[in-house]
Amino acid sequence: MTDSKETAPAFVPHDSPPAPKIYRETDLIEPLAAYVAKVAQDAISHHGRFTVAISGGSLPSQLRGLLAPGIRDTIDWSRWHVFLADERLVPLDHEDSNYRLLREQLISHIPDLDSRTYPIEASLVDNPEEAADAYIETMRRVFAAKESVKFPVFDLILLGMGPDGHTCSLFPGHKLLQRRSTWVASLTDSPKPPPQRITLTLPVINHAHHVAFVCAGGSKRDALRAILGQKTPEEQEAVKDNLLPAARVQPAHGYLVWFLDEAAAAALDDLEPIVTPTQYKL
Ligand SMILES: O=C(O)[C@H](O)[C@@H](O)[C@H](O)[C@H](O)COP(=O)(O)O
Repeated sequence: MTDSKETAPAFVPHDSPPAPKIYRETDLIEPLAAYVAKVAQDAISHHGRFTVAISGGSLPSQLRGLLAPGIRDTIDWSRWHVFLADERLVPLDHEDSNYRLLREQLISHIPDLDSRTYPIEASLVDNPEEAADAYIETMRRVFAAKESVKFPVFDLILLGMGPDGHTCSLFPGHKLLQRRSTWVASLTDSPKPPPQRITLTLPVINHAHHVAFVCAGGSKRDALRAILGQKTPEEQEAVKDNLLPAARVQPAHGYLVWFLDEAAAAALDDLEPIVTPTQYKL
Protein backbone atom coordinates (compact mmCIF):
# COMPACT_ATOMS: atom_id res chain seq x y z
CA MET A 1 0.00 0.00 0.00
CA THR A 2 1.37 3.42 -0.93
CA ASP A 3 1.31 6.30 1.47
CA SER A 4 0.83 9.44 -0.58
CA LYS A 5 0.95 11.91 2.33
CA GLU A 6 4.42 11.35 3.70
CA THR A 7 5.16 13.70 6.55
CA ALA A 8 8.37 15.70 6.45
CA PRO A 9 10.91 14.78 9.11
CA ALA A 10 10.61 17.16 12.03
CA PHE A 11 12.79 18.29 14.88
CA VAL A 12 10.08 19.48 17.19
CA PRO A 13 9.87 17.09 20.15
CA HIS A 14 6.65 15.15 20.55
CA ASP A 15 4.85 14.78 23.81
CA SER A 16 3.59 11.42 22.72
CA PRO A 17 5.61 9.77 19.96
CA PRO A 18 3.72 8.48 16.92
CA ALA A 19 3.61 4.75 16.18
CA PRO A 20 6.63 3.49 14.24
CA LYS A 21 6.33 3.84 10.49
CA ILE A 22 7.15 0.74 8.44
CA TYR A 23 8.43 1.16 4.88
CA ARG A 24 8.41 -1.81 2.53
CA GLU A 25 10.74 -1.50 -0.44
CA THR A 26 11.74 -3.83 -3.28
CA ASP A 27 15.16 -2.23 -3.19
CA LEU A 28 16.14 -0.28 -0.08
CA ILE A 29 19.02 1.70 -1.55
CA GLU A 30 17.21 4.62 -3.23
CA PRO A 31 14.42 5.24 -0.73
CA LEU A 32 16.82 4.95 2.19
CA ALA A 33 19.14 7.50 0.59
CA ALA A 34 16.21 9.85 -0.06
CA TYR A 35 15.10 9.51 3.56
CA VAL A 36 18.58 10.15 5.04
CA ALA A 37 19.12 13.12 2.69
CA LYS A 38 15.77 14.59 3.75
CA VAL A 39 16.39 14.18 7.48
CA ALA A 40 19.86 15.72 7.00
CA GLN A 41 18.51 18.66 5.00
CA ASP A 42 15.80 19.36 7.57
CA ALA A 43 18.29 19.15 10.45
CA ILE A 44 20.65 21.58 8.69
CA SER A 45 17.79 24.02 7.96
CA HIS A 46 16.58 23.73 11.54
CA HIS A 47 19.84 23.95 13.50
CA GLY A 48 22.72 24.27 11.06
CA ARG A 49 24.20 20.78 11.17
CA PHE A 50 23.41 17.08 10.96
CA THR A 51 24.61 14.59 13.57
CA VAL A 52 24.22 10.94 12.61
CA ALA A 53 25.29 7.65 14.23
CA ILE A 54 25.58 4.59 12.00
CA SER A 55 25.81 0.88 12.92
CA GLY A 56 27.90 -1.76 11.18
CA GLY A 57 26.94 -5.00 9.46
CA SER A 58 25.28 -4.50 6.09
CA LEU A 59 24.24 -0.91 6.84
CA PRO A 60 27.21 1.03 5.42
CA SER A 61 26.77 -0.68 2.07
CA GLN A 62 23.02 0.02 2.13
CA LEU A 63 23.84 3.73 2.31
CA ARG A 64 25.57 3.73 -1.06
CA GLY A 65 22.53 5.40 -2.66
CA LEU A 66 23.73 8.62 -1.00
CA LEU A 67 26.57 8.63 -3.55
CA ALA A 68 24.28 8.58 -6.59
CA PRO A 69 24.79 11.88 -8.46
CA GLY A 70 21.15 13.02 -8.12
CA ILE A 71 21.31 12.72 -4.33
CA ARG A 72 24.97 13.31 -3.50
CA ASP A 73 25.01 16.77 -5.08
CA THR A 74 21.94 17.91 -3.17
CA ILE A 75 23.52 17.21 0.23
CA ASP A 76 25.45 19.80 2.23
CA TRP A 77 28.11 17.35 3.43
CA SER A 78 30.07 20.15 5.13
CA ARG A 79 27.44 20.14 7.91
CA TRP A 80 27.58 16.40 8.58
CA HIS A 81 29.05 14.88 11.76
CA VAL A 82 29.26 11.09 11.61
CA PHE A 83 29.58 8.75 14.61
CA LEU A 84 29.65 4.98 14.94
CA ALA A 85 26.54 3.70 16.73
CA ASP A 86 28.64 0.71 17.75
CA GLU A 87 32.13 -0.43 16.99
CA ARG A 88 34.20 -3.59 17.21
CA LEU A 89 37.43 -3.06 19.17
CA VAL A 90 39.89 -3.88 16.41
CA PRO A 91 42.39 -1.68 14.56
CA LEU A 92 40.73 0.84 12.26
CA ASP A 93 41.99 -0.91 9.14
CA HIS A 94 40.93 -4.39 10.36
CA GLU A 95 38.42 -6.27 8.24
CA ASP A 96 35.96 -6.31 11.20
CA SER A 97 36.12 -2.55 11.79
CA ASN A 98 32.77 -0.81 11.29
CA TYR A 99 34.68 2.45 10.70
CA ARG A 100 36.70 0.82 7.91
CA LEU A 101 33.51 -0.39 6.30
CA LEU A 102 31.78 2.97 6.57
CA ARG A 103 34.88 4.77 5.32
CA GLU A 104 35.16 2.51 2.28
CA GLN A 105 31.47 2.59 1.43
CA LEU A 106 30.68 6.25 2.07
CA ILE A 107 33.06 8.58 3.89
CA SER A 108 36.08 8.34 1.58
CA HIS A 109 33.92 9.26 -1.42
CA ILE A 110 33.05 12.69 -0.03
CA PRO A 111 35.82 15.31 0.17
CA ASP A 112 36.71 16.20 3.76
CA LEU A 113 33.93 14.16 5.40
CA ASP A 114 36.62 12.10 7.13
CA SER A 115 37.49 15.15 9.24
CA ARG A 116 33.94 15.15 10.64
CA THR A 117 33.72 11.38 11.11
CA TYR A 118 34.59 10.09 14.57
CA PRO A 119 36.23 6.67 14.84
CA ILE A 120 37.22 5.10 18.15
CA GLU A 121 40.64 5.90 19.60
CA ALA A 122 42.87 3.38 17.82
CA SER A 123 45.35 3.10 20.70
CA LEU A 124 42.60 1.89 23.06
CA VAL A 125 41.32 -1.19 21.24
CA ASP A 126 42.72 -3.41 24.02
CA ASN A 127 41.11 -1.32 26.76
CA PRO A 128 37.34 -1.54 26.27
CA GLU A 129 36.32 0.70 29.18
CA GLU A 130 38.81 3.40 28.26
CA ALA A 131 37.75 3.16 24.63
CA ALA A 132 34.13 3.78 25.66
CA ASP A 133 35.11 6.71 27.91
CA ALA A 134 37.23 8.24 25.15
CA TYR A 135 34.29 7.96 22.74
CA ILE A 136 32.07 9.76 25.26
CA GLU A 137 34.66 12.57 25.36
CA THR A 138 34.64 12.76 21.56
CA MET A 139 30.85 13.03 21.63
CA ARG A 140 30.97 15.68 24.34
CA ARG A 141 33.26 17.82 22.19
CA VAL A 142 30.92 17.68 19.21
CA PHE A 143 27.71 18.06 21.16
CA ALA A 144 29.37 20.74 23.33
CA ALA A 145 27.55 19.13 26.19
CA LYS A 146 28.05 20.54 29.62
CA GLU A 147 28.13 18.10 32.51
CA SER A 148 24.52 19.07 33.21
CA VAL A 149 23.32 17.90 29.78
CA LYS A 150 22.06 14.42 30.33
CA PHE A 151 22.23 12.91 26.84
CA PRO A 152 23.36 13.91 23.36
CA VAL A 153 20.47 14.27 20.93
CA PHE A 154 21.40 12.81 17.54
CA ASP A 155 19.47 14.00 14.51
CA LEU A 156 19.44 10.45 13.18
CA ILE A 157 20.58 7.03 14.39
CA LEU A 158 20.71 4.33 11.72
CA LEU A 159 20.51 0.78 13.06
CA GLY A 160 20.50 -2.79 11.84
CA MET A 161 18.97 -5.72 13.69
CA GLY A 162 20.24 -9.28 14.03
CA PRO A 163 18.00 -12.37 13.78
CA ASP A 164 18.12 -12.58 17.60
CA GLY A 165 16.71 -9.03 17.92
CA HIS A 166 20.04 -7.41 18.87
CA THR A 167 20.73 -3.90 17.72
CA CYS A 168 23.88 -1.78 17.97
CA SER A 169 25.97 -4.03 20.23
CA LEU A 170 23.04 -4.49 22.63
CA PHE A 171 22.39 -8.21 22.85
CA PRO A 172 19.46 -10.21 24.27
CA GLY A 173 19.58 -10.45 28.06
CA HIS A 174 22.84 -8.48 28.31
CA LYS A 175 23.36 -6.33 31.39
CA LEU A 176 24.16 -3.29 29.21
CA LEU A 177 20.43 -3.05 28.53
CA GLN A 178 20.05 -1.78 32.10
CA ARG A 179 22.37 1.19 31.63
CA ARG A 180 20.44 4.34 32.44
CA SER A 181 23.00 7.15 32.41
CA THR A 182 26.07 6.09 30.40
CA TRP A 183 26.33 7.42 26.83
CA VAL A 184 28.65 4.74 25.48
CA ALA A 185 29.32 1.36 27.11
CA SER A 186 31.86 -1.39 26.50
CA LEU A 187 31.39 -5.14 26.39
CA THR A 188 33.83 -8.02 26.15
CA ASP A 189 31.34 -10.85 25.65
CA SER A 190 29.50 -10.02 22.44
CA PRO A 191 27.90 -13.24 21.13
CA LYS A 192 28.46 -11.89 17.61
CA PRO A 193 32.22 -11.78 17.01
CA PRO A 194 34.43 -10.00 17.69
CA PRO A 195 33.62 -10.08 21.44
CA GLN A 196 35.09 -6.70 22.43
CA ARG A 197 32.99 -3.74 21.40
CA ILE A 198 31.60 -0.38 22.39
CA THR A 199 28.01 0.68 21.82
CA LEU A 200 25.62 3.58 22.25
CA THR A 201 23.25 2.81 25.11
CA LEU A 202 19.44 2.63 24.94
CA PRO A 203 18.87 6.05 26.57
CA VAL A 204 21.07 7.75 23.95
CA ILE A 205 19.25 5.94 21.13
CA ASN A 206 15.89 6.85 22.64
CA HIS A 207 16.81 10.56 22.87
CA ALA A 208 17.40 10.88 19.11
CA HIS A 209 15.17 13.00 16.87
CA HIS A 210 14.96 10.14 14.35
CA VAL A 211 15.85 6.46 14.55
CA ALA A 212 15.70 4.20 11.49
CA PHE A 213 16.10 0.43 11.38
CA VAL A 214 17.21 -1.07 8.10
CA CYS A 215 16.47 -4.79 7.70
CA ALA A 216 16.90 -6.97 4.65
CA GLY A 217 16.35 -10.69 4.19
CA GLY A 218 14.17 -13.36 5.71
CA SER A 219 16.42 -14.29 8.64
CA LYS A 220 14.91 -11.60 10.85
CA ARG A 221 11.35 -12.86 10.43
CA ASP A 222 10.72 -14.02 13.99
CA ALA A 223 12.22 -10.93 15.59
CA LEU A 224 10.27 -8.62 13.25
CA ARG A 225 6.99 -10.36 14.00
CA ALA A 226 7.63 -10.21 17.72
CA ILE A 227 8.57 -6.52 17.62
CA LEU A 228 6.15 -5.10 15.03
CA GLY A 229 3.22 -7.46 15.25
CA GLN A 230 0.64 -7.75 17.97
CA LYS A 231 2.56 -9.43 20.74
CA THR A 232 1.73 -12.79 22.27
CA PRO A 233 2.00 -12.87 26.08
CA GLU A 234 5.33 -14.75 25.67
CA GLU A 235 6.65 -12.02 23.37
CA GLN A 236 5.54 -9.31 25.79
CA GLU A 237 7.48 -11.11 28.51
CA ALA A 238 10.52 -11.40 26.24
CA VAL A 239 10.52 -7.61 25.72
CA LYS A 240 10.23 -7.09 29.48
CA ASP A 241 13.08 -9.52 30.05
CA ASN A 242 15.31 -7.65 27.60
CA LEU A 243 15.32 -10.58 25.20
CA LEU A 244 14.57 -8.37 22.20
CA PRO A 245 16.79 -5.31 22.48
CA ALA A 246 15.43 -3.80 19.24
CA ALA A 247 11.97 -3.70 20.83
CA ARG A 248 13.35 -1.37 23.49
CA VAL A 249 14.16 1.24 20.85
CA GLN A 250 11.32 3.71 21.41
CA PRO A 251 12.43 7.32 20.91
CA ALA A 252 10.80 9.33 23.69
CA HIS A 253 10.26 12.49 21.66
CA GLY A 254 11.32 11.49 18.17
CA TYR A 255 10.32 9.35 15.20
CA LEU A 256 10.98 5.67 14.62
CA VAL A 257 10.93 4.13 11.15
CA TRP A 258 11.69 0.67 9.79
CA PHE A 259 12.97 0.11 6.25
CA LEU A 260 12.25 -3.50 5.22
CA ASP A 261 12.98 -5.18 1.93
CA GLU A 262 10.42 -7.58 0.45
CA ALA A 263 11.90 -10.65 2.15
CA ALA A 264 11.85 -9.00 5.55
CA ALA A 265 8.42 -7.36 5.10
CA ALA A 266 6.91 -10.70 4.04
CA ALA A 267 7.16 -11.74 7.68
CA LEU A 268 4.45 -9.20 8.44
CA ASP A 269 2.10 -10.00 5.54
CA ASP A 270 -0.51 -11.93 7.49
CA LEU A 271 -0.50 -9.32 10.26
CA GLU A 272 -2.37 -6.70 8.22
CA PRO A 273 -4.10 -4.49 9.15
CA ILE A 274 -2.16 -4.54 12.43
CA VAL A 275 1.01 -3.80 10.50
CA THR A 276 0.71 -2.11 7.11
CA PRO A 277 4.07 -1.48 5.50
CA THR A 278 4.12 1.47 3.10
CA GLN A 279 6.56 2.90 0.55
CA TYR A 280 8.80 5.82 1.44
CA LYS A 281 7.81 9.01 -0.37
CA LEU A 282 9.58 12.32 -0.15
O1 LIG B 1 28.71 -4.21 14.54
C1 LIG B 1 27.72 -4.90 14.33
O2 LIG B 1 27.78 -6.13 14.31
C2 LIG B 1 26.45 -4.22 14.04
O3 LIG B 1 26.39 -2.90 14.31
C3 LIG B 1 25.18 -4.98 14.37
O4 LIG B 1 24.35 -4.44 15.35
C4 LIG B 1 24.42 -5.07 13.05
O5 LIG B 1 23.83 -3.85 12.72
C5 LIG B 1 23.36 -6.17 13.11
O6 LIG B 1 23.99 -7.37 13.47
C6 LIG B 1 22.69 -6.36 11.78
O7 LIG B 1 23.64 -6.70 10.83
P1 LIG B 1 23.23 -6.98 9.31
O8 LIG B 1 22.63 -5.72 8.81
O9 LIG B 1 24.54 -7.29 8.64
O10 LIG B 1 22.29 -8.12 9.33
